[in-house]
Amino acid sequence: PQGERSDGQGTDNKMSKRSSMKQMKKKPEDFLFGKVIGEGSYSTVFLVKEVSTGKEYAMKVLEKRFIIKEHKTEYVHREKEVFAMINHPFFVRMYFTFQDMDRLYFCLSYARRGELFEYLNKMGSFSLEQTRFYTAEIVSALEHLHGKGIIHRDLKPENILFGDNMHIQITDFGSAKIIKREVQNNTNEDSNAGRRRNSFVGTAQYVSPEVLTSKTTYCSSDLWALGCIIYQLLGGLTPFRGRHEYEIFQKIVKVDYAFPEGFDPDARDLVDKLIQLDPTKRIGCEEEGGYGPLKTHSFLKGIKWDDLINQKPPLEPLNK
Ligand SMILES: C[C@@H](Nc1nc2c(c3cc(-c4cn[nH]c4)ccc13)C(=O)N=C/C2=C\CC1CC1)C(C)(C)C
Repeated sequence: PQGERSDGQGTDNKMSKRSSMKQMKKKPEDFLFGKVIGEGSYSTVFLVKEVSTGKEYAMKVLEKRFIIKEHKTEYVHREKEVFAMINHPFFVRMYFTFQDMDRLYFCLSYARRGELFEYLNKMGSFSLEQTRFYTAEIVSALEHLHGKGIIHRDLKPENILFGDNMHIQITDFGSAKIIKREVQNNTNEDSNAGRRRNSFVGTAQYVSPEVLTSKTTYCSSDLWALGCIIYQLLGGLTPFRGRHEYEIFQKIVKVDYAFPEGFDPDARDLVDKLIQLDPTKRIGCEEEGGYGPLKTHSFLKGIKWDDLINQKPPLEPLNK
């Protein structure tokens, strides 16, 4: 019956009347669960196939008991909220969510061609053309995200995925932050007064100095990570390296990195302008005039920004 919902939530009827145009809530039995795609910190992501349509999805499954015990309900709500705010081809999409007695289920697009990280490992490094194209796609994605006041905070090649068409699909908003615009610009110290210290820190190689020292994050924390990724795409290695995390952190806070011989000069100039200690000095941040100066940088000359999704990517899928 229309009013009844399969997930045992006795939701009031006006919900079902108002959303009668929406699909009925799905349930786990509607899917065949396949391989584990990855483990998040409080969840497992499976490859699943919807029985009725044969469509493949990525299904993030969270144990309610564990989320509650670990006081992570706020993170779960935020991740769902961020996915609901994003509607852009360069991000993994959330199609629907449902729950049963013990678990929450997020049904998301399956990025069939896997991680950028895997391609980088297999190829060593990208060509200038490949680096330019995918830098443009990541810039376009970040422009959308930051325009919505969302910071990813853990951007790295492991969560930049490829769809069937070899365009990027950025994922993993478990550590994302939604900021109000006025707060983002406020750089004076007292804006942190009374602010809960963020316990979260990104992945060592890509984390920005301000996250390590003052625990505050800005949109430009993602721009620092972008600089590290461009360096890595062309150079094959991350700019800040070390056997242990503390060695890497020491280099980051001193911005202690060097370019390999023969590194493309335009790319080098762009990386230099992104890997800036002061988050208000990074090209693409609000204080530096926003995304205009970044999108017109010489390294990105010739990029046609308004129809990247329709262009043929300069990278063939790996036959796994
Ligand atoms: C970083 C992330 N890894 C991944 N997250 C997702 C994938 C995904 C796919 C492959 C893949 C595809 N083919 N071969 C490998 C490898 C890693 C993936 C996907 O297709 N769709 C949604 C995803 C995530 C949705 C988001 C709510 C978490 C972790 C490790 C956190 C699961």
